[in-house]
This record gives sequence, C-alpha cells and structure tokens, in this order.
Amino acid sequence: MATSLSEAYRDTTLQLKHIIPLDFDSIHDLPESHVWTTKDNLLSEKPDVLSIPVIDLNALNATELVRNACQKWGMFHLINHGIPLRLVEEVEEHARRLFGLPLERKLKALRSPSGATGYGVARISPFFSKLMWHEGFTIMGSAVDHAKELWPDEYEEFCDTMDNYQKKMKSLAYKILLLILKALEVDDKNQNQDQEINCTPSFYQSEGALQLNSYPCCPNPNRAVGLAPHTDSLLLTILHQNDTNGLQIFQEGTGWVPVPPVSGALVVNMGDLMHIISNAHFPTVYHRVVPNETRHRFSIAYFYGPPTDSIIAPLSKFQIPCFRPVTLKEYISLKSKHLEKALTLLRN
Ligand SMILES: C=C1C[C@]23C[C@@]1(O)CC[C@H]2[C@@]12CCC[C@@](C)(C(=O)O1)[C@H]2[C@@H]3C(=O)O
Ligand SMILES: O=C(O)CCC(=O)C(=O)O
Ligand SMILES: [Fe+2]
Repeated sequence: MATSLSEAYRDTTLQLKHIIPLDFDSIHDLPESHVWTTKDNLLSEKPDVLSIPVIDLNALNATELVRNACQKWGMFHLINHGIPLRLVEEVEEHARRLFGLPLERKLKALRSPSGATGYGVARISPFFSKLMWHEGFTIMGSAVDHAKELWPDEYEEFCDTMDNYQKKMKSLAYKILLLILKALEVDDKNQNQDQEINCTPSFYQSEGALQLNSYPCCPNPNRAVGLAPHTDSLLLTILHQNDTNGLQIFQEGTGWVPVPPVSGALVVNMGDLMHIISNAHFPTVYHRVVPNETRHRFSIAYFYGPPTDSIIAPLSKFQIPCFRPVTLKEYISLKSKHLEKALTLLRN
C-alpha cells in the first residue's frame, strides 16, 4: 500500500525539546534559549521598490506573468483565486482560537516524536542552536483526532472548516500547477506537450498538508527569529498571512526582501520539488519570518505535493537533467538529515 505523507515522516524521530513550544503567555523577557546572534543577519531593511508581483489567476497573459514571477522570485501574490474570503477568515479565526488556548491544553494535541501532525514547533528546529518565536499546528487530512484532544465536546466545526479549506486548496493548487507547467513550456513547440503532463502520474494525485502558524508579540523582536530561513519541501505552497508583516524572502545580490500582506491575495511559492522538475529554472524560495513587538502574526500554509512514492525528476524536455530522480519519501528523509543540502546531494 502507498505510504501516506504523515507515514513518510515516521523515520524522523524528534526529541521533545524540538517539539514543545514555549509558554508565550507567561514570558515577559526574551529567554536566552530564544536569543539569536547578529550573525543570523536579523536586521535587514531592503528598498521598498522591490516587490513580489501580483497575478490575477484569470488574466489572459497569466502564463507569461507566472513564468516571469517564477523565474525571478519563485513567488507571487495571487488574486481572483476563487477561495471565498469568508472561508479564509474562518480558518484564521480557528487558528486564533487554537493558539489562544492555555499551553497545557495545546500540549494535549502535541505532535508525537515520530508523528507529523498536531501542535509543536517547526520541524526544522533541530538544525538551529536557538529556538524560534513560533508555534504551529500541522494537519494532514482529517484533524479529528487532535481536535478532540483540544476540544472534546466541540471539535466538529474546526474539523469541517479545515476539511473544506484543504479541499479548496487542493483544487486551487492543481490549477496553479497546470499554469506553472505551461509556464515551463512543457507544451511548447513539441508534440509531446500534453503528453508529458498527462503521463506524469504524480500530477494526477496529490498529497497535502495544512500548517497553522502563530508568532506571538515578541518582547525583543530584533534578537529573535519567528521562523528560521528555510525552503519548503514540496511542489508549491499557498499561504495566507494575516494583516501583520514578517515574511521575508532572500534574493541573491539583494538580501532579505519583505513580503507584506496584500489584502485578499494568497502568496504562492515554489518548493524544492518544483525546483527539481523545472531543472533549476525556477528557484525554490529561501524565506523566513521575523517577529513583531506589538502584533500577533498568524499564517496558514498549504503544502502541495505528489504521492510519496512518485518519482520526481526534471521534466523530460530538459535534455541535460541537473538532478537525479528521487521519490518524495526519499526526499523527505534526505531533507530531515541534511536540510538545504538535500538538493545539492541530488545534483548530477
Ligand atoms: C508537509 C510538510 C511541509 C513541512 C513539513 C510538513 O510535514 C508539515 C509542516 C511543514 C513545515 C512548516 C514550517 C516550515 C517547514 C520547513 C517545517 O519545519 O514544517 C515546513 C515543512 C517543509 O516544507 O519541509
Ligand atoms: O508565516 C509565514 O509567512 C511563513 C510560513 C512558512 O514559511 C511555512 O509555514 O513554511
Ligand atoms: Fe515556509
């Protein structure tokens, strides 16, 4: 039987100190465990002129706009995406309610050491000597087991909303994937075009994960890190951010560029698997979150990928593939051991 996404994480057991978040409610000063040094390049204001493009999903030239955005940034804001604003607001409200619970209640839904879902710090935590000003809640499919742990008598509304959001995200992600494949000119000039998309089994089915992120107000934001620099592992990520700044992406030659929220838009970013299938034409986005002294940031990220046993390789139109083929399951294991170096290890 095929391995599910959560099962693919089973071999990567984490220690509890890399799962349990801080009790943010009881903290008034930044604890030493969360103080990052200046060499972590925390302060980096960049010119406001640089901004991620905003793309209308229904624009006639959407493919071209997506191609340019993916090449230059690996990221874009998407408008007219068809996800009802009310649904996005509901998911955000549920996230606020969840993270607003007392720590002892949130710990009832703690991610298990070999698990992938539930409450906890980011999976990348073991790669850093300092801890992040962040707490997260990961959902893969039904959230019912963890929701019952949080709210034994009133878990249904949370589950229904998360199911509905994941369903809508999945179909939006598929639409975006087809647009990106078109932007990669899979269908250009040669007869193989649609064949390549349609013959790639991994594009028919998919696996996804929903991550609720919370970055509470931080007593000393200049010395703390919300989410440490990382790239997302799967094909693409669709992100909603509340009206609080914090997300930044790294641009070679420029440095850290802020990605302020655009009202009603979702942020789409390329992940490692897209970098592989695009034969490195599209960058995987290196990004981080900086905390805020007065505002509590929430974000909702949907990670979209192929089934874990499908083989990911540069599209066959690229005659000199710069990566070797890999299954998602193998890639998850490589990433859990080597973080960003995982991609380099796959280079031909
Ligand atoms: C499918 C997934 C992507 C993710 C690991 C996860 O199993 C669910 C959480 C995701 C997340 C969110 C915060 C940043 C990140 C690097 C992490 O530590 O957990 C991503 C993971 C990823 O893209 O590899
Ligand atoms: O909060 C954010 O904007 C970023 C979240 C993120 O990078 C992630 O969940 O992978
Ligand atoms: Fe991310």
